[in-house]
Amino acid sequence: MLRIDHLTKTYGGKKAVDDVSLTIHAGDLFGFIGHNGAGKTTTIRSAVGILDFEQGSIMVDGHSLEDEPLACKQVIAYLPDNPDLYDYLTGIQYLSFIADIFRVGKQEREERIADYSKRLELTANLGDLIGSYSHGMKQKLALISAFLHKPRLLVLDEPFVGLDPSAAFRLKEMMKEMCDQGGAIFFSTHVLDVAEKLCNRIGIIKGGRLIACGSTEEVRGDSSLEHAFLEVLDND
Ligand SMILES: Nc1ncnc2c1ncn2[C@@H]1O[C@H](COP(=O)(O)OP(=O)(O)OP(=O)(O)O)[C@@H](O)[C@H]1O
Repeated sequence: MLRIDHLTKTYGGKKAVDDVSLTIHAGDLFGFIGHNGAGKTTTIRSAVGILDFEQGSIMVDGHSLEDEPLACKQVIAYLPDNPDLYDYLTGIQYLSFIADIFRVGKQEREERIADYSKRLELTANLGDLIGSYSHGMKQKLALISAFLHKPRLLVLDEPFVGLDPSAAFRLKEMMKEMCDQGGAIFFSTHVLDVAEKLCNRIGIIKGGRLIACGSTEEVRGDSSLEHAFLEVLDND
């Protein structure tokens, strides 16, 4: 579903991502972990086609991101770490706008918006201006918009930040359901407990290099993911 081959991205001569290759298959829930500044966001933004890079290639669902960006973007939903929404739209206007862009039919959009808003407890606020939303409410709205067109590949940068415990629980359920139905998710997180429980595959990035990648069991070994993470970083 997503293939990153030898991705290298530099800022002012410094490598933010250094020769990273990884593949995410349909059904994978892939957690991407690493310290602050390790290169997670840079990798993610390159993978979804909003950041140019010097070397490497990205394939999404069999399409080259460079040659067929539209075909790739039709199957992707991307949630940035700090979603920039439109303060002067109401929540429902924003969701309708996203549904229009992705050509989601009337009945489907109504059903999905009702379902996801109920699960994330945002139904009562959909008529309010986004400018009046709290940080967590904006995060919930952005999440609903990401799931709205039933993407085949969901790319999320720190999706749990700002969510209350019940919304975090619901989001985990929604992520698992999507992967059970054959979708793929690539997400970054600093919450290692969540990554360990939720993901079937894990990648660890340090200083722009992918220093561990495999099934959660392989990366974790006999210890916890937290322990394995600290050990891998210390030993590299
Ligand atoms: N626009 C930019 N200009 C210059 N350097 C940048 C820019 N964006 C990121 N970097 C650098 O690239 C490196 C990787 O940053 P990136 O944001 O990908 O890290 P991250 O793993 O997502 O970190 P965090 O967990 O703190 O969000 C860092 O050294 C950072 O300073």
